[in-house]
Amino acid sequence: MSEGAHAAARLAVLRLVVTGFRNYGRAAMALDARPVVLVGENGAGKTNILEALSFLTPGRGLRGVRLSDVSTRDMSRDEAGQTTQPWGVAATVMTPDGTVDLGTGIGRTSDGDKRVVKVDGAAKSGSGVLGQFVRGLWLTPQMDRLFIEGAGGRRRFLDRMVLGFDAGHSSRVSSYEKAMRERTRLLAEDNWNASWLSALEGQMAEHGVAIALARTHLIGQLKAAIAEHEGPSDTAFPKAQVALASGFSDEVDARLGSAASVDVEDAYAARLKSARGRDAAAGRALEGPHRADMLVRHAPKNMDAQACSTGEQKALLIGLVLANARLHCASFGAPPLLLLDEVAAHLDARRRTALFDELERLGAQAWMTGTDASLFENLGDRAQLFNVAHGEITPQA
Ligand SMILES: Nc1ncnc2c1ncn2[C@@H]1O[C@H](COP(=O)(O)OP(=O)(O)OP(=O)(O)O)[C@@H](O)[C@H]1O
Repeated sequence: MSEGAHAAARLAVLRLVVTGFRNYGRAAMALDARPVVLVGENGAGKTNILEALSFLTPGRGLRGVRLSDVSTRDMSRDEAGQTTQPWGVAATVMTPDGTVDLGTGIGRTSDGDKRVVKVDGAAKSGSGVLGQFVRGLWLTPQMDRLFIEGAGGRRRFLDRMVLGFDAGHSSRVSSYEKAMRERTRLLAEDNWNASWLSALEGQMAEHGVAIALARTHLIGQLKAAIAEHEGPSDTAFPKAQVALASGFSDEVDARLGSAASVDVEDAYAARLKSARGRDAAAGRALEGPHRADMLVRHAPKNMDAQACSTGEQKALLIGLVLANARLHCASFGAPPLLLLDEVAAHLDARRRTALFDELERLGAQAWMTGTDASLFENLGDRAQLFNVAHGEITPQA
């Protein structure tokens, strides 16, 4: 990494090249640190660019797909069963510590087609290292029903927020789920292997309590970030009241708030043991962090988010993302990249202005998409605008 000429604490993509990625053969963009607006017709490839950027962070991107799914395919042919084609996303990124060249994708190696990750040209194993350089938050139209649909989506939303500050969280969640699945499988057998069950319940207790503590910590920080914020955007994006339903019984839940984690782990492991019969009958564990929910209320109206209007729900969601972005600023000295797909279309003029002002205040490089350039008029030269058509990107003069 080289020391950047830009002293401002920013996180921004300065160059982006995508190859063999969805509807892009090859596309390149030269950028500065301002927000980016991508305008084009439906199906032009705007969201695909946000997805490409999301692969600069650890994990499987904003659509959460298999890596082979994003390889460019000839959509007129049924290519089922064909081998994965290589694809790549390369970027020069300004970070508070200097600029860095990052690359990721599927590459041809002697071991076959594999995910490749490169930092300043050096190959790295696993995508986790990308998190040291790029942090991203995204909002997609698919998240519009977050408050209405099941708790699973809200748990994933919460866990992604936790992951932004605590890289170990995803392995905790997968270790917990693996132990839980194995316990459920054992409970379905006629003769229970009690010592194996106890070992699995010990693992569930260890990881489950760590998951709950990490979530509680994040919710506490988010609450503080929301409470402390006084800004012009407050009426546009009303303050949310956030809380966590932990998924544990009252007894374990109460201990989570106070006692040492070993004590809570013991209490949860004991409850799992005594619930074996009940869980076996149900075919699943009835208590634990896999049942947690993130509860959100519209604070000024004192109303559950679920009962709010569509626009109010969107405003609450944006308010949460902005509060999370402020937390990133406080922790890392710079805001994350914000990938806001079709965000302007859902907002009235007052809220659009408030959003653009807030992005400017944060100093965030937000990537926004829309079918209509007039939605972004208020931004003027505070943003850089690109036209997207048929997998080609051209800067607007
Ligand atoms: N693996 C792939 N290979 C080739 N093309 C793909 C692949 N996956 C998706 N596409 C194409 O990409 C286009 C969708 O791009 P994208 O979702 O970025 O559109 P968009 O500009 O965001 O549109 P909208 O305004 O409707 O949201 C579609 O035409 C789709 O057929």
